Amino acid sequence: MAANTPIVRWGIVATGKISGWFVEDLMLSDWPGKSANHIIECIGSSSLDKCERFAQEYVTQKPKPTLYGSYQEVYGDKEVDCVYIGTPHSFHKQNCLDAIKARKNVLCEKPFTMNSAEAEEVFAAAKAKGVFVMEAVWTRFFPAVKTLQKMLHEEQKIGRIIRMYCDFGLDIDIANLPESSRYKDPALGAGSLLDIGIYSLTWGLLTLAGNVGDKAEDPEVASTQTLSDGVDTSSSVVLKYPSTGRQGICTSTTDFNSGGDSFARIEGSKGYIVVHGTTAASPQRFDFYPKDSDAKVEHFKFEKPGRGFFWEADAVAHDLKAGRLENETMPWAETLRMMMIMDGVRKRSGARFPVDDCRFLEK
Ligand SMILES: NC(=O)C1=CN([C@@H]2O[C@H](COP(=O)(O)OP(=O)(O)OC[C@H]3O[C@@H](n4cnc5c(N)ncnc54)[C@H](OP(=O)(O)O)[C@@H]3O)[C@@H](O)[C@H]2O)C=CC1
Ligand SMILES: O=C1OC[C@@H](O)[C@H](O)[C@H]1O
Repeated sequence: MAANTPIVRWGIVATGKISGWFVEDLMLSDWPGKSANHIIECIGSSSLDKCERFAQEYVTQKPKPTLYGSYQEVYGDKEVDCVYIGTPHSFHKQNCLDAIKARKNVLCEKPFTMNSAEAEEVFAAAKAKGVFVMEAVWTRFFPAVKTLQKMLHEEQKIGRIIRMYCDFGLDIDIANLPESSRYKDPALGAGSLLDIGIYSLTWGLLTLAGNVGDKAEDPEVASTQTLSDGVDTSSSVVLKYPSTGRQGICTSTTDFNSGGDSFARIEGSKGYIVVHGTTAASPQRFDFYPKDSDAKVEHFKFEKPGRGFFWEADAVAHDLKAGRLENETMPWAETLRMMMIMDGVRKRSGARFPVDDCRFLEK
């Protein structure tokens, strides 16, 4: 790796499942396209004991990180370049604001916040303090996704894009989970849409049009949700792009494991592409089926050691080195657009945590 390779010293906030996955990936010595180095500088948890167990399980680097029994100590650690937030959704806003107040850069798990109003508050604070903030939508950084976007929107591999669908289904057995589970407790942001529907929607926005954020065309949105005690267990969202007529159906459920291997299909005038992976969060390969049935099916495979969180981490490293406040793959306006679409879906169905205003509601 080049001598000027960026290096990020991370402060990890919370020691749950996703923090473990993130840290485990950064402990790998190499991955395809690796372009940055990462150090776990410190870890903060609600309990020092929990923090120690977490470090023992996931951190293999030497020297070992500093361990804290609070999040605030992570924000205050002068050695930390960027804070990674892995708490349940409903804490993201406050965790981000606390980190930003301490002038820390932030990579915050998806969904960025509970709604777009909260996201706007965080971005305003980041702008005021001049710090970098990004929603950790790791899927967008996979080489498989980057390659697919180029094929669809630059090379026009499938010709004129016509339709897409994407599904993400997990069988979470919510009824048998403790009341305190983030999948069950509305106060922790429970619900299929914010947890996994966000990925299906991501695939819709990425495959039906070429740009993100302010540069992207907004789709018209229709949707429905099935609620259980005010928590959405299934969501179906239909997207339609006014200028091209392209349509997408983006579904998600916490009531059924879609399993299988393929989760998305994008159709065009010259053929279609089927995307494969264990879930819509983690694409592994895709196949191109040309319209001409005599032509060969083309297979595109991508090597992925670990889970694939290192690619978003590398992107953050380059942004920090360049002094950018936003990432071009997941700019603030794209997080807001996604949050606003999800605001509208939840408002239409009356899911908990409704929102008052949404530009995607009347369309
Ligand atoms: N990108 C991805 O693929 C994934 C992203 N996620 C996202 O990460 C976030 C966390 O999910 P996940 O790791 O599965 O959640 P977990 O329940 O496994 O962990 C959450 C952690 O947050 C901390 N926490 C602080 N307050 C609370 C509270 N009141 N109740 C529960 N936990 C609390 C705890 O850490 P401590 O005690 O150490 O402070 C806890 O271990 C979610 O927003 C989710 O959407 C989740 C899974 C995959
Ligand atoms: O982001 C996620 O992807 C994987 C799922 O298991 C998890 O519930 C979700 O938060």
